[in-house]
Amino acid sequence: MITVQHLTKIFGVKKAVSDLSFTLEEGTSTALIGPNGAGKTTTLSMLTGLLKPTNGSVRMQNEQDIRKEIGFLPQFPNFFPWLTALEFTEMTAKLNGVSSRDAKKQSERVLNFVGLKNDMLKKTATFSGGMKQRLGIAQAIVHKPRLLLLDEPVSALDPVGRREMMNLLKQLQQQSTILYSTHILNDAEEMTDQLLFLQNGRLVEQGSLKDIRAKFDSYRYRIKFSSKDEALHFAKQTQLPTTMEESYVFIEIKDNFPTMQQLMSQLVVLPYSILKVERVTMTLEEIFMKVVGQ
Ligand SMILES: Nc1ncnc2c1ncn2[C@@H]1O[C@H](COP(=O)(O)OP(=O)(O)OP(=O)(O)O)[C@@H](O)[C@H]1O
Repeated sequence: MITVQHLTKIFGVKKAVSDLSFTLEEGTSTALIGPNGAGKTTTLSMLTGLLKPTNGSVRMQNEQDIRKEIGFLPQFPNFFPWLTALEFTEMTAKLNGVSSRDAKKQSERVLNFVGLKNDMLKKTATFSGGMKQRLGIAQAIVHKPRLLLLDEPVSALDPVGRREMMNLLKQLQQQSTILYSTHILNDAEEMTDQLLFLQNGRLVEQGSLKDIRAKFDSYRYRIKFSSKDEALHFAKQTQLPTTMEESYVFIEIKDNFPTMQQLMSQLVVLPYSILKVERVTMTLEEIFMKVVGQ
């Protein structure tokens, strides 16, 4: 649906985005992942047309002016505080080419969809962070865009707000193509067809979660001790390479070593209460760290 080729942005001497190439297939959801300063906002700004690339191109299938087909939620949206949610959404609808006749109806529909039915006549100044983010989604979808670009849609929210937003995004995923940036990798793990790993403006890895897991994932044992002291004691005395996290000890499995049996034979002779031993995969965050070599 959208093809990005060799996209590059240089600010003065700073190469914020360097030679990015990827495609977004119709109806899929893609997570743009990277730490602070990786180039996520710069990339999204170039896709929206707000920022001119220094080099490279962004092409949308069957479309002359891609901006009409894009809905955008900026990282720090500016909702005019003196407007009500309905007025703000209507204004955005009109700016995006919706006729005055339809703007109100469409605004009411999307505000209802994002769960602001009972708040649409309130001034945005009175909105909480979670309500503002939902309003941000409403203004992004009011003109029925084919592509949704969302800059850190969940990062600033508390766990409850994040859950609500993720549920909303999952519903949107069924009807649009989504590209969203995040540095909260658990969220990306939950909702994504494609992952783009950005580091220092470069795309260091891309693919489906399944493919990236197949390439980088490794299995580990996770042993839960009843205290941190016991975990530490075990980690010190075993010959196996370990990492620790609170009362957990992790042991990477390489070439099928150690087997569960080999591990258990070491554990059963210990004078500790071991609460759990299991074979686990890496989290997306750990895979990302592995990909970027940290
Ligand atoms: N207008 C600008 N002028 C100069 N440098 C800029 C400008 N905008 C961004 N940069 C630099 O480009 C790099 C990428 O910034 P960008 O905001 O795209 O990163 P990001 O991944 O979105 O980070 P964050 O997660 O903190 O929002 C950073 O080093 C930033 O300082």
